This record gives sequence, structure tokens and C-alpha cells, in this order.
Amino acid sequence: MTIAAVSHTVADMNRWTGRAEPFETDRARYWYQLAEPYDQQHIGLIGFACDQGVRRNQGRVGAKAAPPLIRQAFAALPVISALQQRFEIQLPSLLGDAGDIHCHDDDGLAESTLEQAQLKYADKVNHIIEQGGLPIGLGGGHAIAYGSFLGLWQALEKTNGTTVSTHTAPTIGIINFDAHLDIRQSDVATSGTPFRQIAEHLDAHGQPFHYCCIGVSRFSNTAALFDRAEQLGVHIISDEDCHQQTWDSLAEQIDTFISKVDVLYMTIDMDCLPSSVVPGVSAPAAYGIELSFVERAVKRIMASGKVKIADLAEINPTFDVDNRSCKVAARLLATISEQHLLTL
Ligand SMILES: N=CN[C@@H](CCC(=O)O)C(=O)O
Ligand SMILES: [Mn+2]
Ligand SMILES: [Mn+2]
Repeated sequence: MTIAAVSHTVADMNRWTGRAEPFETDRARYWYQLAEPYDQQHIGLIGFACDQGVRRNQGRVGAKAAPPLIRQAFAALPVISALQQRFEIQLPSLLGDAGDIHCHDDDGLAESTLEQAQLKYADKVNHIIEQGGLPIGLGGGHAIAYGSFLGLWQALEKTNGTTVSTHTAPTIGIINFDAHLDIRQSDVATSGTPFRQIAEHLDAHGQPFHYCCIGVSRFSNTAALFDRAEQLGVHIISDEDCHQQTWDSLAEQIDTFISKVDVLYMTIDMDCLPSSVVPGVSAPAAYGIELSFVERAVKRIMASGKVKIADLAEINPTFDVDNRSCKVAARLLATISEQHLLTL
């Protein structure tokens, strides 16, 4: 029997559980009570249960186990009052779970499974965008980023009814919260190459590469990577900038970047946060940027109304402590979801 290298599992609704509140009003509502199998809801969650890119990048594997655990942590969070008031009877239309893409690479099938998983995941992303929803990807390693981009690309191609290489194509911007630039040169795709791959894809289609990387550490990237970032015109906001500059100055840089593009892909590599806050990642950050800053910046970016796809990457449950990292990821997932729904 041939074992499929990549598979999709539908949403496991048994994962969507949380606290029962029989003595409260129905405003004691949690996200687990809103989730339904994906069917054109405003938000579609799609898991990328794959860490082959991390393995290829010489990193610590384990991120493939993250998607159901992030969901579980998110399920237990309360739905804010503003959302309940805004949507009232439409609450069931808010959150769809589109299941997980799995990369089966534990048994010698490692050759091309990452690329297949990225394509399968991209199909789901494309489908959710086509249905008018916001896909939120749950990694998995940061190789999810190339899949997220491809899904967005496919959706934009269809919207245009032609290829995105025409002069009418929307300009894509990418904002990545990450200690790492992830623009490595390599003979294979890894978790360290997605934004270089995206740059090459855009270049091959005559499109500009607009990439803003927030939280970059000078101790986590070589001079060769900073050289490439300069060649590619990457806008870098370092971890030190995030600590030393004022919010107004940082927000202005983000706003200026956003003003130059039509649509955004926002990705959060959880290793942008300090390892004391998020210990469960493949490559923990000694310094990192503050969660309060990431949340504030995420709200600002979402308020632009330009984000068409978002994802969270690199949570590695093997190294988590008391589920702390999944809880932080869930908090960011709730922030993205709330902001998206409130700007509809
Ligand atoms: N997605 C992660 N990328 C990092 C990993 C660094 C590390 O493992 O230390 C990178 O390639 O730079
Ligand atoms: Mn990183
Ligand atoms: Mn990364």
C-alpha cells in the first residue's frame, strides 16, 4: 500500500471544548461555542501540521504537533463584548475550522512532502479567500509562509481573471514578526527560505517584493542575510528598534509600509517573542520583542483592512512549558480574529 505523503483531515470538532457556564447569561460566551466546520464563515482556520522545513533547516522538530493545541487554547478564550454586540444572531457565521494539512515525513517520505504540503495548504487558503473569508494559518514551521503566499497569489490571479503579472495587479505587502529574516539561500525549501522564495516568485512575474520584517535580531542573522535583505529592499525593524524607539515612530514606519501596498500577508513567527514568554519554539529568542508591542502592532495592521491572509508559525509543543506558548499564540489568534471581524 502506498502511503500518501501529504493528507488533509477535516476539522475535529471534539477539540472545540471549554468551560461550561450554566449559571451565567449567554454573554458568558467562548470561542469554542462559535466554531463550526468551515463553510464560508468570515474566518477560516487551517492547520499546517508540518515541520519538515525545520528539519531541513537543521532546527528542532516538533512544530507539526502545534495546530490542534493552538486551537484548543483559542477555544477556551472568551468572545469579547464588542463582537457579541456587533454580530448578535450572526455569531455562527464568524469562525470556521477547515482542518489540517499533514506532512507525513517520519518514515523516509521526506523527499518532496514539504512542497506538496505547501501546495495543498495553498489550495485551502485560496479557497477561503475566494469565499470572502480571512484564512488564518496555524503552523507548523515557518515554511507555512510560502504556502500562505501561494494561496494568496492564486486567489488574486482569479480575482483579476488573468495573471497577477499584469499592470493592474494588486501590490502585495508582507509583514513578518520574526527574529529571523528567513531569506536563506539553499538548494531546497526550508523554514529559513520562504521570503527569499517569495521574492523570486514575484520577480519571475515582474512584481515588486515589499517585505517588512519586525523584531529582527542581529544575533540571529548572519551578515550574508543582512546583505541579501539590503539587495531585496527589505524594511527591517530590529528587536532593538522595537525596544528603543517610540510607539509613534514604529507605528509610522508600519503605516508607511502599508500605504505602499494594496493587500497584506501578515505572519507571526512566535520566536519573535522572548523565550521566557514563548519557550515552545524551534529557535528561542534570548531578547525578543514585547507581546504588548506585537499586539498593538497587529491591531494597527489589521485596522488597515488590507490583510487577506494571516498565519502563526513555529510553535513547538515539545519545548513548551505549561502550555504557555500555545496560550500566547491563542491570544494573538483572538486578537487577529477580533480585529478582522470588527473592521468588516
Ligand atoms: N524559521 C526559522 N528560521 C531560522 C532558524 C534559525 C535557527 O534554527 O537557529 C533561520 O533559518 O534563520
Ligand atoms: Mn524565527
Ligand atoms: Mn521565521
